[in-house]
Amino acid sequence: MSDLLPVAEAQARLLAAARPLPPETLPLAEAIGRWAAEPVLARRTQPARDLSAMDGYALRFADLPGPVRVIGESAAGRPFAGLVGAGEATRIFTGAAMPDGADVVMVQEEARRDGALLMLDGEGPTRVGANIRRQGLDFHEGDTLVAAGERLTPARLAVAATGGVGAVTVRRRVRVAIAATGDELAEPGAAPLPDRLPESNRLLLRALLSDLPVEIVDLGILPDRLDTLTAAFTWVEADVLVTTGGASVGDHDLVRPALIAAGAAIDFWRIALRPGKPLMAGWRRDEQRGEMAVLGLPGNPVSAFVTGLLFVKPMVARLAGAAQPLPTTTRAVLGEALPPNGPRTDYMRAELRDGHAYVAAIQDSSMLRTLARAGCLIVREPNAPAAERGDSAEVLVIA
Ligand SMILES: Nc1nc2c(c(=O)[nH]1)N[C@H]1C(S)=C(S)[C@@H](COP(=O)(O)OP(=O)(O)OC[C@H]3O[C@@H](n4cnc5c(N)ncnc54)[C@H](O)[C@@H]3O)O[C@H]1N2
Ligand code: MOO
Repeated sequence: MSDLLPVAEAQARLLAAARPLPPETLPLAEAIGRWAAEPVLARRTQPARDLSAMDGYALRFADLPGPVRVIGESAAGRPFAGLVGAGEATRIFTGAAMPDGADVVMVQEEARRDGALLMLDGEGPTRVGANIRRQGLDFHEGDTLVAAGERLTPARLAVAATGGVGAVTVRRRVRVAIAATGDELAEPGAAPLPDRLPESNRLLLRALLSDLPVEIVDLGILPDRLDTLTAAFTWVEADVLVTTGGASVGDHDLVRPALIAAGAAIDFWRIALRPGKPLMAGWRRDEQRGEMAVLGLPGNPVSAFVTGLLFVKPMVARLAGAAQPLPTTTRAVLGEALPPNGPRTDYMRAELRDGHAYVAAIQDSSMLRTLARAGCLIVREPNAPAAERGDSAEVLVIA
């Protein structure tokens, strides 16, 4: 068992061999959730000039507390054309350009106005420059707003738009083919039969990938037959092929021989992970059709979920151009003690309440209800010693 490939090594090996897909340039609104393939550079300075941060009056600090004379108005998009001289002010609104000559904004709540005459009526601004957003406060033309390999999150799309950028270069959508295998499986929703199990892994994986830029090819439920599996794996055209089931060592576990018969080279099979040990990974490389990554997930639904999180999602994200495709963990306090861990990295289903993680009593990898209730997976390193209630633990938040 100790010669099983460690999880981090398996991930690194797979991701190192994955090359991001070809680029395409898209309008910002179509690039939501993609990864930038090139740095996104500001084409303008923000703010382009000094602006008021408040509604009030623009004047000279030295003239406070007044009285001063209001000689015009500066509104957002409609600047005041003249100069604010000594003893003068303009009405000004949030986002409007500061008129030349003025060096402070007095908020209107602290002003008293009588016709054209204006007086301070309150504490007032305490320094030159108060309530002014300086030119370039946010960024300057030429600044990198999004680095290559960073995801185009809502905030990054918004900053790109503010930077005067209309389109970004990203990687094309990842085509992911998903197949379930197993003679016992029935289409979900079909009338229950005694020896048939409703198939759930394709839905699970589709949902896991739903926040990534994918195009799903559903290969359906394939029977435990070498010829059928081989044909499906030979003809499928995708960037990633994900199978579930048939990955272990039983007589009906035919995914590996079928992949090999279909021309795929298996890079590794079986890793030091629980659940998910029988994971297999490789590539089908083809002169005409290019490269297809192959991930053979174990059939047990929780094993498929964990390997989906740790391998399928990162692989898809890497092909989509992510510089950091691996899931990030955080820490929680153990709500109860844990026994020492065995030789595989363990991902234990646990409920999260008040920052404490309460591990599920039975961790059998077939049990979806405990997965459905779990808010996190407690990550336990190989051979970790027993842990006490109150200890800090690494967790992967899943809900
Ligand atoms: N002698 C050994 N037996 C097993 C080993 C081993 O090392 N030696 N490993 C075990 C581990 S760990 C796992 S995990 C399973 C995984 O095996 P397979 O990938 O071959 O999965 P199957 O046998 O096809 O299915 C396992 C289980 O999951 C159900 N299943 C499969 N596909 C689906 C699906 N799409 N939707 C819902 N449920 C599914 C299937 O009916 C089985 O009950 O092997 C152990 N055995
Ligand atoms: O690795 Mo299996 O996935 O432990 O049940």
